[in-house]
Amino acid sequence: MSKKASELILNADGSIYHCNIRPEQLADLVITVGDPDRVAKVSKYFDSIEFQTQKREIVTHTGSLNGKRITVISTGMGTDNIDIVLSELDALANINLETGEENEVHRELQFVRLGTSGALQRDIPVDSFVMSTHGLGMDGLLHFYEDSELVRDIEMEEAFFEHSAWDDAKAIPYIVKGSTSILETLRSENTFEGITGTACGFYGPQGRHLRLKPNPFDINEILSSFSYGNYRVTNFEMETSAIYGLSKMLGHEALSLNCIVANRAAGTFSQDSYKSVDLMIQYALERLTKD
Ligand SMILES: O=P(O)(O)O[C@H]1O[C@H](CO)[C@@H](O)[C@H]1O
Ligand SMILES: O=c1cc[nH]c(=O)[nH]1
Repeated sequence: MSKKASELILNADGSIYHCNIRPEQLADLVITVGDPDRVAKVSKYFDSIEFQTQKREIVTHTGSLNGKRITVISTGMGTDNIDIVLSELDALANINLETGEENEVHRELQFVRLGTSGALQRDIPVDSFVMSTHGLGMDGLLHFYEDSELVRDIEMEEAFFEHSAWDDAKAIPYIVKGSTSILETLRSENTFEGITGTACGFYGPQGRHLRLKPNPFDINEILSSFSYGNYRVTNFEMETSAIYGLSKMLGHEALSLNCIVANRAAGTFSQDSYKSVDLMIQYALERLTKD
């Protein structure tokens, strides 16, 4: 099925609308970060950089490290931006931009998010690294796509509804598992693992009380006391559930690794979060590019 100009939008140079990238400028291994300034903090470790662009908060560098081609791209904050970046990168990989037809051969991308996050468990200290076994989305994005139940963990979702007595004025939470193979690549004695809660905001939706009272006030306790099999909810951030959901629906692999900058149970914040994020970047690049 070909696409209308209003659906698959290209810039004058043939690049895709928001990301500003052409298909040949995208590597199969894609590192996503929220912060546009973090892109250069990743690519400074590359052996070479072949392509750089920026549009709005979406900064992209493509280069190579240890013989592996990598694209690093900033998404900005929130799952609304993930909808844009994942949809456009998948279009670059799997749609012929001239005809609008889906390519006959599927090109699989690997997405690795290198983000920052708040721990919900007291025993996960600031400056540690957490890998998301699952994304628990409270943002509602996946429900705007047909057949999302095919990639969601419906049993775990049901257990969470029962546990949380979820308020039906809010988006219904959804749960999607991350890539086991990338998780194994990144796993070590330096990493924690668990379910990551993806919130649709940083303050009320993550139980922060400045002038407005969050509802429910105890959202952090509701999440931190949920467990399912060997899994517990470890941390809060704002992108993972949508990355996992869209990746799986589009036939890609995705894993989220987050540096813990805040511990919500202990009420602490990292003394030097930029240094810890840099250590996470070096750790991930080494594991992703060395055999
Ligand atoms: O540091 P990044 O990757 O942006 O991730 C986290 O930081 C932002 C909030 O401060 C949100 O995007 C959250 O997910
Ligand atoms: O507490 C935190 C820290 C970083 N990012 C978040 O979304 N929450």
